[in-house]
Amino acid sequence: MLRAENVTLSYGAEPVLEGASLSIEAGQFVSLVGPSGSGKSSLLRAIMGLQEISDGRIETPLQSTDIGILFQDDALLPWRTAIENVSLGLRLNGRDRGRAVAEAEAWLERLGLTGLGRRYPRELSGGQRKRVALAQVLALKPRLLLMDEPFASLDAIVRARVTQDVVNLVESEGIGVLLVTHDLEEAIALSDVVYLLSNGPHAHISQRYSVPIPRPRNLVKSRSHPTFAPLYERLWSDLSDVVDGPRRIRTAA
Ligand SMILES: Nc1ncnc2c1ncn2[C@@H]1O[C@H](COP(=O)(O)OP(=O)(O)OP(=O)(O)O)[C@@H](O)[C@H]1O
Repeated sequence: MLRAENVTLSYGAEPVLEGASLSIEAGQFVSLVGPSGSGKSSLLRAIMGLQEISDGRIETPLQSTDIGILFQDDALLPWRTAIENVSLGLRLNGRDRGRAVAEAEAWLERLGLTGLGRRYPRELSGGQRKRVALAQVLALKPRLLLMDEPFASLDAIVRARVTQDVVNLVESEGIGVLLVTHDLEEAIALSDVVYLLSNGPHAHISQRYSVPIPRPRNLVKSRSHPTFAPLYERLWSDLSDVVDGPRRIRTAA
């Protein structure tokens, strides 16, 4: 569905990220974690086509209309209601008004927003706005979803619920996902594959982890799967190593 090969990315003379390769298959949830400044968002922007790469290639058979994007700041238009925000993209895709509104309503309902469609974004909570933004993206039936910390501003409970909604939809629709996150627990609970970036500049992909937790996933129960804790410890230790350098183990003289 998407393959990035040996991608090097620079803003000045020195590469931020060097020789990064990753792939996403249909229905696969992939997360990208790493230290601050290692180039996670830059790589995601390059995959979105918003950032030039200086070497390597990014290949996908998908059209740009098959790719949905969710950033931390939602892209809702403040002067349009929730239904209008969701139906706008559908209308631009050629649906007539009645059908666009009906589909928008169905998506809002599916994401637990029944009865809130006539509200403006300012009349919704942070979690409700995120759900509208999610409905806006999912209504366009993306085959690949690219997300950069989209739920970081939400409190823990709302975040867990919205994230579970995304997982349910990804599992039922077979959408591929690439998520940039700082949250290692979230990365493991959600993903089939987690990539760890090393420290920048000249960051590279230092590890690729497969997460063997079966699907469908319940994000709370996933945390008690026997593979969760060992994988979390390994990821945490590898992340500490790339931030601090490998720890020296002292042995008694
Ligand atoms: N538009 C830009 N111009 C110049 N340098 C930039 C630009 N955007 C990002 N950078 C630099 O590139 C490096 C990688 O930034 P990026 O935002 O991709 O990292 P990140 O891993 O997503 O960081 P964080 O986890 O802190 O969000 C950083 O050193 C950053 O300062």
